[in-house]
Amino acid sequence: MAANSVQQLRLRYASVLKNFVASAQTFDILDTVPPQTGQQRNAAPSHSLFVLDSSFNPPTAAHLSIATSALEESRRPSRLLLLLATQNADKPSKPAWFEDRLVMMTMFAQDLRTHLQSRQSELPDIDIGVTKKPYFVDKAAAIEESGLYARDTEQVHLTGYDTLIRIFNPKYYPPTHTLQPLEPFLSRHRLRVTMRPDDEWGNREEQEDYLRQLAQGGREGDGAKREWADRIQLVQGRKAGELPISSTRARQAAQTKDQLLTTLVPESVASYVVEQNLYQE
Ligand SMILES: Nc1ncnc2c1ncn2[C@@H]1O[C@H](COP(=O)(O)OP(=O)(O)OP(=O)(O)O)[C@@H](O)[C@H]1O
Ligand SMILES: NC(=O)c1ccc[n+]([C@@H]2O[C@H](COP(=O)(O)O)[C@@H](O)[C@H]2O)c1
Repeated sequence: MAANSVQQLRLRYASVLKNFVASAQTFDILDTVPPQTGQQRNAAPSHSLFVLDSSFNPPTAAHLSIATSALEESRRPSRLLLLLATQNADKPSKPAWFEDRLVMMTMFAQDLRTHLQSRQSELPDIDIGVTKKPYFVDKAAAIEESGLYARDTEQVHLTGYDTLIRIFNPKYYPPTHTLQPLEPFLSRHRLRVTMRPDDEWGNREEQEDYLRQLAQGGREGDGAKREWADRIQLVQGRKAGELPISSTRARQAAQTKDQLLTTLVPESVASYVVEQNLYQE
């Protein structure tokens, strides 16, 4: 993308984002790659809607492989929603500006389509969306209620294992602190969870065991249903010996001007981070 069109895009995102923040809306689509009208979006035939919710701070090679593998394995026509969460359940907001993240999401979407081009003939449309809702049950409801997608569209949320554990933590669901609020989400939608084996979250067997326990009724005491396990697919993530990837590591590499940045994030995102001097504080 030429430098002046990137700056124009950044300014446009800053302005639409300001309107979104000031509005009562809890979800909106700010852009689509390739560009299209709202009418085209509504007219889309029944498809899977993959949703990758993240702070995109910055988008990484892990996000790229999570989205690529879901789209490649899908047997139905699919669409991808990159969903920027302006409010996080646990973390305070950190740099970069949201408009920079939206620009990086757009570059990420273009990279993703280029990446898929060599493997599939029909490329998915990719929406760039925003939500004010930190919890998945509310994100899914906000997407449904927006009317921006055909009714009954099944959402498949792409998360990592660490996020699955937090979705199933009753502490997020006051006042009863049970898992019952997950029912509307998991009866209509799905989770595709990428394993994230490391010291904090356990190895592959422990992560598979977590889902097995749910399927055997091990969380019924918290109000979970065993059939929810059928709505959750666990997929292999980083293989042994491969570099662990996270946005935190990418921010650190940017700050220390470490070449590793180009391995941690897609090429266009790395160039943007360097050109805009992001993550220097
Ligand atoms: N390397 C990874 N393996 C598996 N899942 C991942 C990986 N990186 C991110 N995810 C998942 O992608 C989603 C969005 O990621 P998020 O923005 O939290 O990235 P992050 O790298 O964990 O961020 P940060 O380092 O800033 O905490 C989350 O559900 C997260 O679990
Ligand atoms: N119970 C939940 O639905 C729940 C719990 C913790 C985090 N989240 C969300 O998961 C996403 C990823 O979070 P992190 O960036 O903290 O990994 C964010 O949108 C965050 O708000 C949801």
